Amino acid sequence: MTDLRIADCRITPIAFYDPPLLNNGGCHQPFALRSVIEVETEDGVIGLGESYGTRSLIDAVAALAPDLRGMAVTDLNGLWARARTRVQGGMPGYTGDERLLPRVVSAVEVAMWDALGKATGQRVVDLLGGQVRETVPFSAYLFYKFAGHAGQPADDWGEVLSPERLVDEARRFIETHGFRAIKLKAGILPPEEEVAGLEALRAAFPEAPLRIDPNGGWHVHTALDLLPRLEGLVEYLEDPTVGIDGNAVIQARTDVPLATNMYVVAQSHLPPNMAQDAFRVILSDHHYWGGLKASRDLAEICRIWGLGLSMHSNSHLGISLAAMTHLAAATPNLTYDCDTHYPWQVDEVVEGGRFEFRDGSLSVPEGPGLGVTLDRDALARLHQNYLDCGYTHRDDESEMQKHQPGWRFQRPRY
Ligand SMILES: O=C([O-])[C@@H](O)[C@@H](O)[C@H](O)[C@@H](O)C(=O)[O-]
Ligand SMILES: [Mg+2]
Repeated sequence: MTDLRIADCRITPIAFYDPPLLNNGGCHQPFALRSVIEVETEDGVIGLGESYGTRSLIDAVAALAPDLRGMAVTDLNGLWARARTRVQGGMPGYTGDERLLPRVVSAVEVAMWDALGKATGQRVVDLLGGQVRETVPFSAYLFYKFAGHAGQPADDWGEVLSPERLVDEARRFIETHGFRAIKLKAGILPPEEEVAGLEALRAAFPEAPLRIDPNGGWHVHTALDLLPRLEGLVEYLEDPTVGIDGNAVIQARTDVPLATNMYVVAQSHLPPNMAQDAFRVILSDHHYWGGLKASRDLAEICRIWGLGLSMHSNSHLGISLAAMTHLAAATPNLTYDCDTHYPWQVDEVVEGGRFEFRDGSLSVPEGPGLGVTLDRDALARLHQNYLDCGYTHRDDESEMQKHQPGWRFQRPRY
């Protein structure tokens, strides 16, 4: 009989190279921080998870780890109960951070699913309810960017700050990976220029579903002024302005669905969102919704209430990509192509090297669990990067100030 009890849980912070990508919050730092979680059963089966690399998350998972010993990897209720005690009660400073608890649960929960799958010879997609699509389509995630990090030479993408260069970036993404849909990270340049960028993408790729995401960087009146240009151009408009209230004003004036990964990020945000009809598409993200089970629950809520469902990403490596692919393959109403930052990354932490997209899509990894195993040499190297990089949380604003002294974070900006 397989022993599914947890013997040990470990979290290792890592850092991997990230290009100088721009968003409303500033510029990506030279290293993106992340963490690798290992849940080991009494039988020595190791389940993997990947999550954020911020200090608060790492400390909270490390503090929770001893409480998990002896708990079955199937006991998701037990995980939530233990995490609630540890994250909200036992650690001064974390109380009230409603976003930390589901993040901590997610980090461990994915590794529990992987351990269960590996211990019982089943794929996570099957444990989540069964595969409903052969392959999972992802979108080309375009960013404006500087040529290189401050004080460093240009990377091979070069500077992207104009519609022409944006089209070049998209072409490289599409030629290399075959993506169909295109998402533009906005909220950086004056909005008219960013919409001109979208129009250039439409001219170059007439069939591509387009999206734009200013991360709340526009005022309501700015978004309203731009609606006539956006209608008929985008499949959805992601977080144009701040908050449920502000976005509801915009949604009331257009048939273009508004989408969010910023203002509906927990189940408690769903009722006010429904009451105000602010966002009609939710970008799920298992890393902060409380894991794979909670993301399946979210999908059901969206189905019942007629909300669209897409998938959000942050800078990540292959364990997260595998988890996103299993989840997406098991979610019938996930009808939009998923976001991924993966093509911007060059490192990997799983054995066998980097994933390859075919026609913009991934097949569900073969093998039990998530279908990936840890490359321990890579883990050691990326952990050393973390120790050497000199930071323990993401700070896009300070990074931006190295390029543009005096730059200040502002939301909305335009
Ligand atoms: O990586 C970035 O700069 C993005 O802006 C990311 O932080 C967002 O969380 C995200 O991709 C989004 O869709 O808002
Ligand atoms: Mg977004």
